Amino acid sequence: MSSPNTTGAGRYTTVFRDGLFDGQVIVVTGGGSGIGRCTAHELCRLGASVALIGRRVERLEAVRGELAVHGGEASVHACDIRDEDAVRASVAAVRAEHGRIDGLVNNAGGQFPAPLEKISANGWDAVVRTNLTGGFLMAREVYSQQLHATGGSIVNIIADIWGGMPTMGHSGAARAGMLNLTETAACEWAAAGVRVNAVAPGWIASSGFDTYDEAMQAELRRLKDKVPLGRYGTEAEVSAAIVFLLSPAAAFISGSCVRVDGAVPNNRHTWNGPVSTRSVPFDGFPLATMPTALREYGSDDS
Ligand SMILES: CCCCCCCCC/C=C/C(=O)SCCNC(=O)CCNC(=O)[C@H](O)C(C)(C)COP(=O)(O)OP(=O)(O)OC[C@H]1O[C@@H](n2cnc3c(N)ncnc32)[C@H](O)[C@@H]1OP(=O)(O)O
Ligand SMILES: NC(=O)C1=CN([C@@H]2O[C@H](COP(=O)(O)OP(=O)(O)OC[C@H]3O[C@@H](n4cnc5c(N)ncnc54)[C@H](OP(=O)(O)O)[C@@H]3O)[C@@H](O)[C@H]2O)C=CC1
Repeated sequence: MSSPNTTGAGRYTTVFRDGLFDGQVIVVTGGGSGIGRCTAHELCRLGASVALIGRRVERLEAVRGELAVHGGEASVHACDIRDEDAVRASVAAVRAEHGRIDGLVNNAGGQFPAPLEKISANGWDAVVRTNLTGGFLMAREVYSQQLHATGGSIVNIIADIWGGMPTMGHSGAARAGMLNLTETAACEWAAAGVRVNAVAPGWIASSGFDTYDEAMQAELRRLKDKVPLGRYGTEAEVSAAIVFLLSPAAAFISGSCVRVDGAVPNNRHTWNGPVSTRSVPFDGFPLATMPTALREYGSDDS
């Protein structure tokens, strides 16, 4: 399998049809790295313009530069999604620059590993505001400023929270809240023609892994043996689920959550069967766009 060439001569490889998002404007939070960056590439490949939101403007600008190589149009908006005024202003800026918004990928997020008893109130707040409040603010503003009038689609990125999220309890609680928010918004905003869904990535070999220290990374390498499909997921596989939910193929899907996790939550402790002895790739997809993470965690058979 080859890596999608996002910076060189090749265009992003996608299983979706050309022009699927022609003329659309999609906001991607956390678009400066990892899953958000990959999603921005795929959406631009399919004809969308993207608005990239994140705290570090230089990373957003770098992605805008990558997209421009193949004619992709992107705007850059430095914004901490926990800051209500900044979110309001950023969404207004997207509308001012692009004239419309058709969709939101609520992807920005993250956390630090810690047992519950070691999490300070500030640490809890920082993570809950990042993974729940920020997503709510983004969705509320995109809906209020645009989608209530025109319809559209929102995809909220959560995590593998099923049965708890040991060592990341603050994040698990916040993401569970985001799932419930997804379900509520799917009802409240349906009459306006707005669909709201979630994608729950499992262990994805993305730049996100690089934020963890060596002990955690060693633990993650060990955990690969718990994945029934025998490998980590790739950014591209998460992006494909996001793109599907944004697309007309999902026109009757709202309030749902698509798990992209190689069946990890189904690997029950009462089951002693083997996980796959080889990684099980889907050949149609390109591999993730962060070669550092790929080399280290081995999304391929190596
Ligand atoms: C094992 C198997 C698992 C197996 C499970 C593994 C599954 C992995 C699946 C998930 C993968 C991903 O999400 S990958 C994506 C990863 N990407 C990210 O996490 C990027 C975004 N993250 C962040 O920005 C930060 O983590 C986050 C804390 C949310 C926000 O940062 P801020 O700069 O706003 O926060 P700060 O001001 O630095 O700190 C606020 C408070 O949080 C505390 N805090 C911050 N980092 C801390 C830390 N490492 N340890 C303790 N406490 C910490 C500080 O001490 C402060 O509390 P006081 O000291 O009391 O004031
Ligand atoms: N990789 C994995 O295995 C999994 C990832 N996820 C989730 O998927 C999403 C993408 O993760 P991934 O690409 O792997 O990791 P990254 O760390 O590469 O991506 C996180 C992105 O969110 C942005 N971000 C974080 N906090 C804020 C904030 N307060 N305001 C604005 N932007 C913010 C970051 O940019 P900046 O720092 O510049 O603001 C960064 O671009 C995250 O929500 C992550 O938690 C869930 C499960 C598993």
